[in-house]
Order: sequence, then structure tokens, then C-alpha cells
Amino acid sequence: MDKIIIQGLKINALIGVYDWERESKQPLLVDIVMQLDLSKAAQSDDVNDTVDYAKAAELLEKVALDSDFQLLEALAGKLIDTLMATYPLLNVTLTLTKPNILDNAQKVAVQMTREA
Ligand SMILES: Nc1nc2c(c(=O)[nH]1)N=C([C@H](O)[C@@H](O)CO)CN2
Repeated sequence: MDKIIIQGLKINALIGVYDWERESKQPLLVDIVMQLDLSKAAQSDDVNDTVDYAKAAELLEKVALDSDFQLLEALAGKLIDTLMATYPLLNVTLTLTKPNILDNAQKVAVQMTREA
């Protein structure tokens, strides 16, 4: 199946359980694997026949900036629901990573998959 992939998209969001996390937005990373039929765009060479990954990235950045959640799960759910509602995707997997948050771990992340 055809896929469009965005890796390591930097977004900023107000997110966290603890008071010290509620004071300012913090950086997160998003990875997305979108499954969709790319055969039309492969033939036409027209960005209107596919998902414009630049626009998808902008959309996720904006949704994150406007959001206010405690849990990664909640923001990841909002982001993946937005993608499914906006684009004709067959399947999408989204990984939302909070880097450098735990002293003894490189990063923490949640991953969600949704199907049409
Ligand atoms: N399953 C989760 N556990 C925790 C989260 C989360 O988003 N999902 N968040 C926190 C804190 O906000 C963390 O970033 C700092 O310890 C704790 N556990």
C-alpha cells in the first residue's frame, strides 16, 4: 500500500500533568505514516491529487499550538482525528514523542493507529 511519511515534525504545545509543565509550551515530535492511494498523483504529477505533506504538517503544528491537554494520549488523539477528518486516508499511524522529559529515558512516546 502507498504511504506518505512525515518524520520528526517539530511542534509546540501546552501539555503535561504537573504544574511546572503548565507554564509554557514545550517541544514535541510527531511521526506520521499515512496510507492512501497515490496512483492518481503518480500519473498526473499534480499536488491536488494527493495529500500535500507541507499543508498536513502546517495543520498539525496549528492544532498543537491551539491545544491544551494534560496527556500525550489526548493530544495524539486530537492530531490523528484531525488527519482522518481532513484527508482521504485509509490508515494512519501517528507517534507523538516528548523528548528529554524523564531523567533516565531518552524519550517517551505514544503511538496510535486509525483506519477508515
Ligand atoms: N501515559 C502517560 N503518562 C504520563 C504522561 C502522559 O502524557 N501519558 N505525562 C506525564 C507528565 O506530564 C510527564 O510528561 C512528566 O513526568 C506523566 N505520565
